[in-house]
Amino acid sequence: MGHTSTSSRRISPRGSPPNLRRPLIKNRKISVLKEKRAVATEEPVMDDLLLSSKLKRVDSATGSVSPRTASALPADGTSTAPPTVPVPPPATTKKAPKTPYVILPACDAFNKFTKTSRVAVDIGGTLIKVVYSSVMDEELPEESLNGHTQKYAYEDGKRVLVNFKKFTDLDRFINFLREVWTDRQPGDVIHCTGGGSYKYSEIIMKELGVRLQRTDEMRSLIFGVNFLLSTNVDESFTYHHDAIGRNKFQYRPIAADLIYPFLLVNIGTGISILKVDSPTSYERVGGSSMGGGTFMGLGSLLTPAQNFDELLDMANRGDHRNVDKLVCDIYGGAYDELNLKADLIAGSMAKCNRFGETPQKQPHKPEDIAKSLLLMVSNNIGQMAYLYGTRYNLKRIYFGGYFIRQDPITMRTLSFAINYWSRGEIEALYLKHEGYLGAMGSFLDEDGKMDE
Ligand SMILES: Nc1ncnc2c1ncn2[C@@H]1O[C@H](COP(=O)(O)OP(=O)(O)OP(=O)(O)O)[C@@H](O)[C@H]1O
Ligand SMILES: CC(C)(CO)[C@@H](O)C(=O)NCCC(=O)O
Repeated sequence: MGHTSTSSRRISPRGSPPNLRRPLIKNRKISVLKEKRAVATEEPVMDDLLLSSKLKRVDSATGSVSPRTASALPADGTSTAPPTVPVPPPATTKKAPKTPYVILPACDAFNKFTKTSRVAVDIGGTLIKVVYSSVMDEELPEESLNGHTQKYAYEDGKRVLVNFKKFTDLDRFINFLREVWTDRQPGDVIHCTGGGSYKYSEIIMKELGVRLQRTDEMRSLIFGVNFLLSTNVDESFTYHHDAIGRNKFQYRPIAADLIYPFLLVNIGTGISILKVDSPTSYERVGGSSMGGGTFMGLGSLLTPAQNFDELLDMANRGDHRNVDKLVCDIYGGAYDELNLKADLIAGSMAKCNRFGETPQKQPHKPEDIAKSLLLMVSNNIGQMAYLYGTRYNLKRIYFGGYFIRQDPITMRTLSFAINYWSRGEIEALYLKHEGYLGAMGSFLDEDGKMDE
């Protein structure tokens, strides 16, 4: 088990997130980011299946089942074929963008967001996540609105979109904004969160000629998850490994007044665990250093993988039983008295021990090591999440952070741990915009602290 900490510093959030339930505003005038198609070479952010298929919906509060009526992606002629290399949308487009986006709800609180370009960034220990606005100047197809046509309809037919993009490199991020944020004026504000919003504040302000408005990282996470759960009907979902095809995923819509309380486990470089009672009442009840950074760091030491995607791909091809010691390796079968099954991992990577053996021993396959590593990290997070969920008597645990990547092994392991230990009492839920909670929250925050 990695180091875990249980800091219980009470966070006193300033102000509230925008009220998402305000009436429609009509005839807004919109100025938006100019964006070139050529700048995008990022991989898809969301799972192909989630984007393109008609998944079952199970209401999180009532458990009632309803069929999926609309695709999560707009029907722009390509919506059933997931993009392999998504291109960010131009500032004003007649087609729906292929990158994941959310349509900004029409409400008073968001009115000002639509008058000028709005940009927010979450600079974490590993990745830089950007959320920015753009506009569709034509009606979006009705089926793309998840049955919420009224809510999003503007009189002039325009829709303001919130777009999502990530970077691994600060220079690329700055260059991207230089290119696309063409209407920016000296004194404009970039909304920021994450450790890098402190560490790189001077560079960002100097290079982009903007002021920086900072939102606390935890506050951003909560604002972000609150917005996504309350406005994006099919934001959260459960994962069912033993089901077939699209049945592996089930959307879990939840009424806005039933969202709280819940546990948020944000798995980035490290892990933050938050008990959330309302958008303005939350507490970081724990954390762990054994997160996404651990998987990537150890993976790069122990395998030839060159990046996260290669490592994850290796893990998906590997067989951990070649490197992990299972209960059956120790007992010769199950340990029935403790109800420990024969194939349960007794010791992660315990078969890699070479002390006292000849150096010529067959080396372990990197795929098997990667799989063992992913299971080790995910199992640990799953058990920790369960323990915090139980401690605070919470029935729903949302997992966020870029580590998850809607990976089947990761989600299976987390869901299994939660389900197994809680005997089905607690539910593990995932989020389509898992890696963007912080950036989304910072995008929404009106009360961030100005740094000039
Ligand atoms: N393309 C990628 N490149 C690097 N890491 C990735 C990638 N895709 C997923 N990851 C995983 O996501 C993790 C980073 O997640 P995230 O962006 O949510 O955290 P962060 O904000 O960088 O870190 P922290 O919140 O701890 O400061 C990495 O440690 C890695 O495990
Ligand atoms: C330090 C942060 C909050 C930065 O995002 C994150 O990496 C984290 O929660 N790390 C775990 C630290 C702990 O052990 O509590």
